[in-house]
Amino acid sequence: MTKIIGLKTIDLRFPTSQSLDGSDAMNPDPDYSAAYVVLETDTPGLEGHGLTFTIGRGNEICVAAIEAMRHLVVGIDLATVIANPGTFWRHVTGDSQLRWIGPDKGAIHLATGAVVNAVWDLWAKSVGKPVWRLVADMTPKQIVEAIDFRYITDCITPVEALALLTRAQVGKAERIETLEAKGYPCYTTSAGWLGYSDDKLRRLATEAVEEGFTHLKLKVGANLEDDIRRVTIAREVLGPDRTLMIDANQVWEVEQAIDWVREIAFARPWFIEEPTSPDDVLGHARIRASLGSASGGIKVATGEMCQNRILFKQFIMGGAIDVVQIDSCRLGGVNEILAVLLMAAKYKLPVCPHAGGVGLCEYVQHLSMIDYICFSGTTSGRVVEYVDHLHEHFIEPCVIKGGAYMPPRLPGFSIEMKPESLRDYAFNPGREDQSGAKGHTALPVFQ
Ligand SMILES: C[C@H](O)[C@@H](O)[C@@H](O)[C@H](O)C(=O)O
Ligand SMILES: [Mg+2]
Repeated sequence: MTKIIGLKTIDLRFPTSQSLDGSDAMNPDPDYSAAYVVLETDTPGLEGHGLTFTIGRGNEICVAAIEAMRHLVVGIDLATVIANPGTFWRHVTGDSQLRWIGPDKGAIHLATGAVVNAVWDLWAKSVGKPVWRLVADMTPKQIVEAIDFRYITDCITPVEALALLTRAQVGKAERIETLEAKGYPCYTTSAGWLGYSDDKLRRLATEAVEEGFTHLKLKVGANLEDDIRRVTIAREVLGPDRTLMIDANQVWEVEQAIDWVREIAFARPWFIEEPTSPDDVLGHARIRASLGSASGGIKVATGEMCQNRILFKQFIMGGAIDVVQIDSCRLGGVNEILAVLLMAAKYKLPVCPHAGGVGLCEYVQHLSMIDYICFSGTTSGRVVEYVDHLHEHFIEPCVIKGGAYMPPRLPGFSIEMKPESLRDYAFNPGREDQSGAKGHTALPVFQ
C-alpha cells in the first residue's frame, strides 16, 4: 500500500495586480499567489497536490509553515489515513510545538489547509475518484469519522451528526444525477472588482448576464459616491429579477457598516459580505439585527477569513450570519470543512463558498457538491462564487455552463497545476512583475 515518502513546496506568484483583478476596498493590488505542496509516494505516478491561497507578500511564510509540517506527513501510510481520517487531522493539527503558533489559525493553519487537501487529493487519486465523489460514496459513519469534533460538541455531537447525515441520505442518487445534468449554481465576481472602471463593470456584467449568470457580486466600501454609482450600474444591467451581492472586505466599523449599507440598499443587495472584522461575532450580530436580516432585510455573509470551525460555531450559534462562506484552505482542509458543513446543516444556514483567487474555484466546486449530496440536500438559496482568472494553469480547470459548475471528472481535487505553470510562476524575487517591490503604499494612520 502507498506510503508518503517526500514533500515538495513551491512559492507561486501571479502578477494579477497589474490589471487590478481581485482588487477590493481592503486589498487594492493583490498578486494572487499559492503556497503549493506536492506529497510524493512510493507508488509510481501517484502524488498528492494541494495549495493554500495568499495575495503575494507573505506567501513565503506559508511555504515555510508547510515545510515545518513535513514530519507530520512524510512516512505515513495512506491506508492509515483512510482508516482514520479524523485521527489523521488531529495528528497534523496536534503537534504541540507547532500548535503554539496557531492554534488552528494564522499561517500554520493556512499551511494545514494545503497539506490536508493534498492528502485528500492523494486519497481520491488512489481510488480513481474526484474528491466530491469520494465523499459522496462514503457512509454517514465514515463522514463522521473524518471530522474532529473537538470544541464543537456543544453545537453538534457525533451521535447527532450521524442521525443528521443518515436522514440526508434520502434522495442522494437523484441529487447526483441532477448535478451531473445541471451542475451546481454559481455567481460571478469577475465584473465587480473595485479597481475596474464603470465601463468595464458594465461590459463585464452584461457579458455575465449573457452567459447565463443570475447572481453578481460587486466590491464596495472605499467611497460611498462611487458605490452608489456602481450599484446603480449593476442593478441596471441585472434588471429587477437577478441578484446582486456586495462585499466590503472588512473595511467598516460596525455602525458605519449599518449606515453605509442603508445608503446603497436601494439596489436591493441580497447580502453584505464581510462588513467588518472577520473575528467580530458581536459586530456581525448587531449589523444583522439592524439591517433586519431575519425579516426580509439585507442578509449578512462572512467566512472567507473565518479561521476555524470554532469561530464558525460562534457565528452560526450566535445568530450572527445568514450565509456561511467557507474557504477551502483558510480552514484546515476537507476535514474541518466537513465540520462547518455539518453545523450549517444543523442550523439550516446556506453555505455559499468563497472562491476565485488561484485554485479556489477548482477546490470549492467539490465542497458544494458534497454539501448538496450529503449535508444540506438542496441548492436552493445557495450559489458558489466563480471568478474567471488563472484557470488555464490547472490540469482540470473548472467547467462553467449556464451559470453552474459542472462536476469534475478526473480523480483528485482538481488542484494539480500544469508542470509549465509550476515552473513559470515559481517566485523569483529578481523578476520585476513578481518582486512586490511596489510594496505597501498606504500612509500610517498616525500621520
Ligand atoms: C483580494 C481578493 O481578490 C478578495 O477581494 C476576494 O477573495 C473577495 O473577497 C471575494 O469574495 O471573492
Ligand atoms: Mg469576499
